[in-house]
Amino acid sequence: MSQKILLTSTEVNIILHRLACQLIENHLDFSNSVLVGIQPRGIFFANRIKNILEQNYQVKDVKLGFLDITFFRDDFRRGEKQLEANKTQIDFLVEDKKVVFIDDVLFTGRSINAALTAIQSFGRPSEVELLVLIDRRFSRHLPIQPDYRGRQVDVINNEKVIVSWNEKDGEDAVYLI
Ligand SMILES: O=P(O)(O)OC[C@H]1O[C@H](OP(=O)(O)OP(=O)(O)O)[C@H](O)[C@@H]1O
Ligand SMILES: O=c1cc[nH]c(=O)[nH]1
Repeated sequence: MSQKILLTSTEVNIILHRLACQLIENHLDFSNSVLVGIQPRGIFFANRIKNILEQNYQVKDVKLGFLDITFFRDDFRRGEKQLEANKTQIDFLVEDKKVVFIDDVLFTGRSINAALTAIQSFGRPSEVELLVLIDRRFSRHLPIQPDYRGRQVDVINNEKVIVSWNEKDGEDAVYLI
């Protein structure tokens, strides 16, 4: 299987810092904002963003939760693939908060659609934004767009974008396979 590198570790690092700065522009001290990483792969990304906000930009105590969307997917009952649920861990209410969903790739938009349904169990956010590392252009099935994106890429349908995180996969990189 051939693979092409879309982003190196250095490029991923630069983008993470830029995205953190863009978040600060809109959310200031995060006193009314929370981050929610979408399981399974958005959690590594969300952890990184939280760490950068706190360690590099002195934002204090950024609230971060993890949201599993497995049972909220619109293909849940279709039995097309084996579903494996992950943990939802949100130790705060999102009522009247600005929620920032964080995921590695935005493709059809169906995962984020499921996340919008799933988050309702935790209250009514005042606003929901979306931050993704990779935005696959021209591939949406739903009217969902990111508010913050690392890189927009044109990818043909039988190709897949794979995001590797150092803590899980041994390196930070983005590949096209
Ligand atoms: O916009 P979408 O089409 O929903 O795709 C985006 C989702 O795909 C990936 O997850 P995963 O590989 O778990 O999901 P997939 O099997 O749907 O590709 C990725 O981590 C996003 O969550
Ligand atoms: O290219 C893609 C499409 C959906 N999900 C991914 O992780 N990569």
